[in-house]
Amino acid sequence: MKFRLPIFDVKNLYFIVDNQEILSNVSFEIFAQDYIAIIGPNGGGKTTLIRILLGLERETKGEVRIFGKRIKDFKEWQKIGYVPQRASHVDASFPATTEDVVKMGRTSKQKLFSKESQEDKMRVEDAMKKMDVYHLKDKMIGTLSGGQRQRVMCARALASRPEILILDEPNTGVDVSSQQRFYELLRELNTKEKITIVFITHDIGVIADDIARLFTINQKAVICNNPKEALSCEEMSELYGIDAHLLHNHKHEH
Ligand SMILES: Nc1ncnc2c1ncn2[C@@H]1O[C@H](COP(=O)(O)OP(=O)(O)OP(=O)(O)O)[C@@H](O)[C@H]1O
Repeated sequence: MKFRLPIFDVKNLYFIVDNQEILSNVSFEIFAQDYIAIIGPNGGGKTTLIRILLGLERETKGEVRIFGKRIKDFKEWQKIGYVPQRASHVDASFPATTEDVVKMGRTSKQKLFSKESQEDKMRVEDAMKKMDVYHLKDKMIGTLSGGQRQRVMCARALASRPEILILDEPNTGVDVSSQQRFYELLRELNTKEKITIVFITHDIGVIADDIARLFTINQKAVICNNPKEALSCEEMSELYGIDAHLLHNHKHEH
């Protein structure tokens, strides 16, 4: 097998608070162009895991490497795009257009008080087009639908041209047709733009046919490289509270 350096290399990771193991002995690798869904019950530690990968929480024990470097030595955070949970919930009167919000994704690249460069403009336009929100560029963010706002937040994360995009429950409160459209766009980013995608979701029914790998997190992690097989597994259902029958039936609807 050809050697590939993982983007994330996590070994024997623990996150312990007040003697309680939130994450316990979690190990996995994420490679370039992976397309991974993270599932698991509420409070299972999914968000905590992502926050550790982003350097926002510190692991208690174990090792996390990003592009081969230990987290404390890693500096190239622009390579990682992040769309946090509930990012698209904004106040209706928030005084910014779609374009303004997407531009915020370039700020770390701009020197403070310096003018926007041609490249900045190009990247912002490109990110809006990729997430199908370019036609909304002059609209105030607060006037957009939940599904449109969620695509804007994703475009903001894309504006820094990340190699990997991490999304925490991007579809909370969004209707089913917008969810499907969103997952199609994510899949295109993965296949056409070669961006690695990792997302936490509760919409397992919607994505079951499409994902390449599945991580199930409930204090411990189960990594499945063949999600279709895993999703019909009774043991997984019992251990992780996931309705395997529902997933199995969903597969046969097609
Ligand atoms: N810094 C912290 N201090 C104390 N408790 C924490 C901390 N970080 C996470 N936890 C606890 O860890 C548990 C896991 O939370 P987490 O948000 O990671 O779960 P989750 O799987 O993302 O849940 P959900 O699906 O509901 O979003 C929760 O009980 C949470 O309160």
